Amino acid sequence: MANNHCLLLLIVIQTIQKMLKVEHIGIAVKSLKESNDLFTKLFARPPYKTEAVESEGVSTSFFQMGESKIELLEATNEDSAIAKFIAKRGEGIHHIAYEVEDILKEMERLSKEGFTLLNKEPKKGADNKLVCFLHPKTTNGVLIELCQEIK
Ligand SMILES: CC[C@@H](C(=O)O)C(=O)SCCNC(=O)CCNC(=O)[C@H](O)C(C)(C)COP(=O)(O)OP(=O)(O)OC[C@H]1O[C@@H](n2cnc3c(N)ncnc32)[C@H](O)[C@@H]1OP(=O)(O)O
Ligand SMILES: [Co+2]
Repeated sequence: MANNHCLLLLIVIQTIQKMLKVEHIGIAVKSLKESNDLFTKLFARPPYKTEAVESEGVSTSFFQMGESKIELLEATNEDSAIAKFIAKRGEGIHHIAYEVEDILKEMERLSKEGFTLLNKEPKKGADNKLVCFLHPKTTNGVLIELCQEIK
């Protein structure tokens, strides 16, 4: 019986360790400057950083929200995922990002579970992270980003 409890505890710990927390929520905006002003009023504090990620065609800013963050994203070119999203759906929540401890392991696990990975190798994201996206068609219409801190 004691052994069964230990095994159960180990499984629970391993499951919790896979997706640690909501790292950030990504919001697609038309103007980073206007939205920075708006969210600064809303949260009563300014973004702690802004960063352009050329490979994704975005400019971003980050607001700390407890252990998580709000990431605002403005498109910097018309091929950007953010430009396409806004053209189709307008401004709003674009993705939810989970922090993971080992992105390669998580990518392998989720791929085996049948989720479609949008990049086969982790890529460099904003705020010192390696990232990978899951296709929203395989996740109930929600774009999921995995991110691992680069140490
Ligand atoms: C700053 C770096 C990084 C970070 O560190 O945090 C970021 O957050 S970058 C964020 C921007 N980058 C990405 O989103 C990369 C991953 N996204 C993609 O590869 C594509 O956007 C996509 C999800 C594969 C869609 O691309 P595509 O198929 O070319 O666009 P369509 O407009 O044709 O969409 C097809 C289909 O998917 C629906 N869709 C698109 N985006 C989303 C979304 N964010 N959430 C939910 N659903 C989405 C879109 O509406 C279409 O659906 P149907 O109309 O029903 O076919
Ligand atoms: Co993001």
